Formats: sequence, C-alpha cells, structure tokens
Amino acid sequence: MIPAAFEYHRPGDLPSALALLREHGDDARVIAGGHSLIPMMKLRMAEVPHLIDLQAIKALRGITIDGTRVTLGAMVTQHEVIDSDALMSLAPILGEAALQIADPQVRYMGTIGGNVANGDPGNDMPGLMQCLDATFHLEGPEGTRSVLARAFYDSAYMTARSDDEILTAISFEAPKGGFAYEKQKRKIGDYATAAAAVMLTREGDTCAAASIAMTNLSDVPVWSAAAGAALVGTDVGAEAVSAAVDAALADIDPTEDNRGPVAFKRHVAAIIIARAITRAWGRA
Ligand SMILES: Cc1cc2nc3c(=O)[nH]c(=O)nc-3n(C[C@H](O)[C@H](O)[C@H](O)COP(=O)(O)OP(=O)(O)OC[C@H]3O[C@@H](n4cnc5c(N)ncnc54)[C@H](O)[C@@H]3O)c2cc1C
Repeated sequence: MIPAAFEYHRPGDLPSALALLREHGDDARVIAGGHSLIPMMKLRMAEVPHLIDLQAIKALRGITIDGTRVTLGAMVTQHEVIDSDALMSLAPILGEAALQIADPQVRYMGTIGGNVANGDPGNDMPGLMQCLDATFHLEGPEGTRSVLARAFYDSAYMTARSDDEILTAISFEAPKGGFAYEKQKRKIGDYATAAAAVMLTREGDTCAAASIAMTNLSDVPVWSAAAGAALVGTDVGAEAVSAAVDAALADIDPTEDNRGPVAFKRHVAAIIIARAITRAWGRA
C-alpha cells in the first residue's frame, strides 16, 4: 500500500520543528521512527500532508543518568535502551520489556518517545512508564511542561499532549527491588494480548512497596493502585497474589478483537499478572 502524498520536513532543532507544527496545524504530524505512523499512513488510517521528521534534532537524543535519575531523550530507540549497559544495570525492567517489542528491525527504528506519545493501548512502554511512575516532558508554543505517565492517557490515541507540543524526554527514578515484564502474544513480533509490568520491594519477608501496570487490557494503559496495595505488608503468598490479581482485574476493561473474546483476555491477564508478581518477588 502507498500512503497519500505528503511534504517532508527535516528541521535541525526543536524550535524549527515547533514552528513547522504551528505553521501547518492539523495538517502536520511529527515522525520519529515511523514504525507506527507509516503503517497507519499506508493503510490510509492517517493522512498527513506535512510530515515533520525529528531524526536530525540532537536535543531529543541520548540517555542521561544523574545519580538515580534517568532521562531518556524522546528519540532514544528501543535498541539503544537494550544496548545501554548503564541503563540495563540501573533499570533492567526496561530491557526486559523492550526485548519483547516486535523484532530487531523495528527496535532499531522505533523510539521510546514515539511508543509513549502514540497512545496505542497495544504499545508496551506506556504501561511500563506508569509502573515506573515516569514523567513525560513536553515542549510547545507556551513553553515546557511535565505530565506524569499515570495522568497522560485519556483514551485510545488521545493523550494529554496537545497537537502543537512535542514530547522531548521521559524521566524516572531508578527502580529498586524486584521486577518483571510479562507479555502474552500470539506469535513473536506481535503486540500483547495482555502484558503486565510489576515492581516490588522487600523488607525481610514482607512486601514494602508494589507497583503494577498493564498493557492492552483497556483503551489506555492501566496502573492499578489497588493491585499494588493488595501486596504491601504481605509475604506475597498465594492468598496475597490472588487478591492482587482480583484487584487488577477489577481495574481493566478489555474488548473483544482478533486476539480473542473478553473472557479469554481476562483469563490471560490473570495468569500473566500472577506470573509477573511471582517472578518480581523472586528477584526482590
Ligand atoms: C511489525 C511491528 C510490530 C510491532 N510490535 C510492537 C509491540 O509488540 N509493542 C510495541 O510497543 N510496539 C510495537 N510496534 C510499534 C513500534 O514499537 C513503534 O516503533 C512505536 O510504537 C512508535 O515509535 P516510532 O518512533 O516508530 O513512532 P512513529 O511511528 O514515528 O510515531 C508514532 C506516533 O507518535 C507521534 N510521535 C512520535 N514521536 C513523538 C514526539 N517526540 N513527540 C510527539 N509526538 C510524537 C507521531 O506523530 C505519531 O503519531 C510494532 C511495530 C511494527 C511495525
């Protein structure tokens, strides 16, 4: 399939990209790795008369680690995440999740910024960023602002980002304790039928803190405060895991599609959440 004709822009800095967005308004969209947007344009589900390529903007690149604070430029690719020894030792859950995205070809091009800005409930990074309690940094005509990942998603493809803003970076505190990213998919390279990110910290035999988020089980990623609360203060035994799974299932709203009916998705969700909790606890 061939997309509709478009004009290609390649600004060299952020102010120029923002100026182009302002100039062309609804007719313009930024493109990062292109691995979500180009397929949508080819399927004619998105028509973009002015495509603003972010590839030449150096300010959007790079992984910065300042003590325990991690900042990822929006144009950091999934491959760069996996390839960063420093990042993998500080926040290995990122690599565990990124390695389950598509295949190496997609990961060489697909960016962290594009993955979270897209608003596709099937994307893996939004739920993970909610689990990490990450902050998204935006720049637009009114200046810069920050939005918590947990407050960013309104509905499928609708986010707190205005059309004239560019996501510049994502930052988070290096996670502590045990972690797991579990993903069930139909085949290698597929989007999740259901996925869960879990982080747990331990004090002795007791869970001191828990964060649980899910992917593709609602029209937005779901961070379940109740699921985490069901584990805190427990020994993460079978009863606590079951209570956490029940709490997580109460927070999701999957819909039937070619990955299966609602009952199947809830069944899969229960299994992967329990697996992720058990694996994270084993590493805590
Ligand atoms: C075969 C295949 C399988 C895939 N499987 C998975 C999977 O299992 N899990 C998964 O998470 N993803 C999957 N993807 C998607 C892939 O990870 C994408 O690359 C990613 O979701 C989007 O990143 P991108 O850099 O390609 O963004 P683009 O496609 O360039 O952009 C996506 C959207 O985000 C907007 N955007 C991009 N960057 C910014 C920014 N800095 N500021 C504001 N808006 C921005 C664009 O305007 C566009 O609307 C798959 C893709 C393919 C082709």
